[in-house]
Amino acid sequence: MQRVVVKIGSSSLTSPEGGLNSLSVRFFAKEIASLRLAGYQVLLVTSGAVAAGFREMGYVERPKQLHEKQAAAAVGQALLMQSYREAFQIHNIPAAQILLTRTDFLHRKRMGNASMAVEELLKQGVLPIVNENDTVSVDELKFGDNDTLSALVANLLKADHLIILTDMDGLYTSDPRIDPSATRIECVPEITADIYSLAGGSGSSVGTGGMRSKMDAAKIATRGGVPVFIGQSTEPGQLLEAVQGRGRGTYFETKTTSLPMKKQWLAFLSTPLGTLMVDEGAEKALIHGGRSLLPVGVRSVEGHFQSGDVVEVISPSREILGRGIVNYSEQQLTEVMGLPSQDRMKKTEGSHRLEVIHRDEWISLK
Ligand SMILES: Nc1ncnc2c1ncn2[C@@H]1O[C@H](COP(=O)(O)OP(=O)(O)O)[C@@H](O)[C@H]1O
Ligand SMILES: N[C@@H](CCC(=O)OP(=O)(O)O)C(=O)O
Repeated sequence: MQRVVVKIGSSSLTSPEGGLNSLSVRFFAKEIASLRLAGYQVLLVTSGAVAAGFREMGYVERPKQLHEKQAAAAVGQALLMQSYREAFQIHNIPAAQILLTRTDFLHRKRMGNASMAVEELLKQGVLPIVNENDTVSVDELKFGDNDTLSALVANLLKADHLIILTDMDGLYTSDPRIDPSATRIECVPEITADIYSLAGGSGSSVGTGGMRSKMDAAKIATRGGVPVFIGQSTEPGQLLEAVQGRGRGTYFETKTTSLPMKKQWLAFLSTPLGTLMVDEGAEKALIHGGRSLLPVGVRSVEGHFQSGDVVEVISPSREILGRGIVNYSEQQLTEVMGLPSQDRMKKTEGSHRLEVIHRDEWISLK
């Protein structure tokens, strides 16, 4: 059975003045019910807690301060779930609430627990409805928008499709709200820097990440082996069409199969504490040769790190090549960088692993 993660943004569920649009919630519930009837297993990632709750809190617009957003989400999340539960009940679909934070993804055990619970819900035919736990999340550790969250959930649960629904029918050559001559891009085989640069911020007063955060999400998911659709579903049947490759939006292809959890953490959740600039030979070895990084290929070192920390690796043209777990402290590496392996052995008396970054602890981000 194919597994689909559907993400619905605030802009599709709420009105600009705040408050839930229960007709929209009912519409999406029907769309999801049709998807399930067509034989797909569905998980829903939904935004809208802050937008649904701020008016009841007495705010005239979507709040900007953290404590106000936390409070609005506490009110709005209950309204959101109530509305979904009522809407799914019409189709006899039981729904469950799952609230996650970015920190949860940093702990393998917590992630294991969450995915076991989700698997059980799916097995029993319950629809998991995921949102960020906004009331306990602090700004520095927040997803903020739910695009990234939906991509990580899709990767974690090895989904076959990630469908990001928004108020725009796909990625355009520039923000169509600003540029009426913008045209839609139907298919993106690879998210290059040029494609990324087309995406702008949010055009609505309730959404947060805009197309840029959707592009980040598409990068994460496609890198993890999950193909992505970004677009609209406003007419009955369009969600199913989106999953079947006939949707109104943009498709992002993937060339890889699923990425192990450790590499996902390294690529998308870890915080690099330093930067290593490598030479062209090392760049080739890392990107095309699938090899480890050796001291001889390191040109310069920045940051403060110890052995075991995560560092970012950049090319001579300052392009980010990837991330890895480094086997040297910044001080040790400064002493041995540029040295051929034999000289390096003499210098550290063989007390070290030779590789600066072992290929098993490396993820390419190119
Ligand atoms: N290149 C682009 N193509 C399409 N939309 C874009 C582009 N750049 C920016 N946007 C904006 O992104 C918005 C969708 O993101 P957002 O407001 O965060 O919605 P959501 O709440 O669904 O996540 C669109 O309404 C649009 O104004
Ligand atoms: N977790 C937040 C998501 C905030 C948000 O606006 O996200 P999005 O609409 O996906 O850009 C909420 O439920 O309000």
